[in-house]
Amino acid sequence: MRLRFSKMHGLGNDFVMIDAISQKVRLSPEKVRKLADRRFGVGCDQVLIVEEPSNPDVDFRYRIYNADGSEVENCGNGARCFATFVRERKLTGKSSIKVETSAGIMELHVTNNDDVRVDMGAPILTPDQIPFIAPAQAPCYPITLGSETFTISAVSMGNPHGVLLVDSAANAEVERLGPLLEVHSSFPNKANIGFMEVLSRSEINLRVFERGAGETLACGTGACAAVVAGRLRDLLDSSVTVNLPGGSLIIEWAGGASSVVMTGPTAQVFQGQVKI
Ligand SMILES: N[C@H](CCC[C@H](N)C(=O)O)C(=O)O
Repeated sequence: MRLRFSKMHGLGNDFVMIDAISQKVRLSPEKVRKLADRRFGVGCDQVLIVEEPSNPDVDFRYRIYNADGSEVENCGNGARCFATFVRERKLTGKSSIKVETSAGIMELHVTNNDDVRVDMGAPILTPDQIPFIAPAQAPCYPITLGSETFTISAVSMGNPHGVLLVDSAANAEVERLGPLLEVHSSFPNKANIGFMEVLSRSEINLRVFERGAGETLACGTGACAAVVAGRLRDLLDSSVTVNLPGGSLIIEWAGGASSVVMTGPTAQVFQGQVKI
């Protein structure tokens, strides 16, 4: 199968974006892994597919695959790149675009300075909906790894996240703890693991070990989950600058059932064709 694609990124979290409206796309998990491979394929953290919507009330369907071939519910940086992609390809002229993922419906707003503002919906905090195994909902939970015990927050932005508070994101033990917590038995569907350093009530440093992709230069849903976790622990105010290794996002959350809103840049690096 020969596929046209666009190589994009949101703060270095990179994507192979494929228009499945103008071309027939059938991707097995094996083909996704091959596409995402940085030696034998194009190379990316996630493969994103643009489809015709099944729901008449939305503009597009948006499928998300991690580099390991797993299909997942949400991708924040990918949503921003999606908005840029469909407008540049003239698949829509709208600046407010409704997209449907397996996690539900998101509204993407393209601002006039090329940043994209995404309504990421309300965070999900009920343990069995995250899913996270706990007797009751709490701002944070004890979690054990062998002889070590950590305090972790559990938040879903459609996809599951665990968030740890650390003194320094730069010195956090991401390589050691990320892979172990990603598959911890408390997260039945595995989880993206964020390492959050609080600089002030309006700024954090964050690194994320992503489910199915490893540590990425940025994670949109991870930034949202970290701000929610920080607010639940009364460490952050409602508008936060989240500094990730690849750059910064603005995350806003008024609390409760209100939406988390993410604003940040997107970039298209090149377009190409690949035989897969
Ligand atoms: N690895 C994530 C999906 C991509 C999330 C991230 N790239 C973002 O920008 O939100 C998961 O398995 O839930």
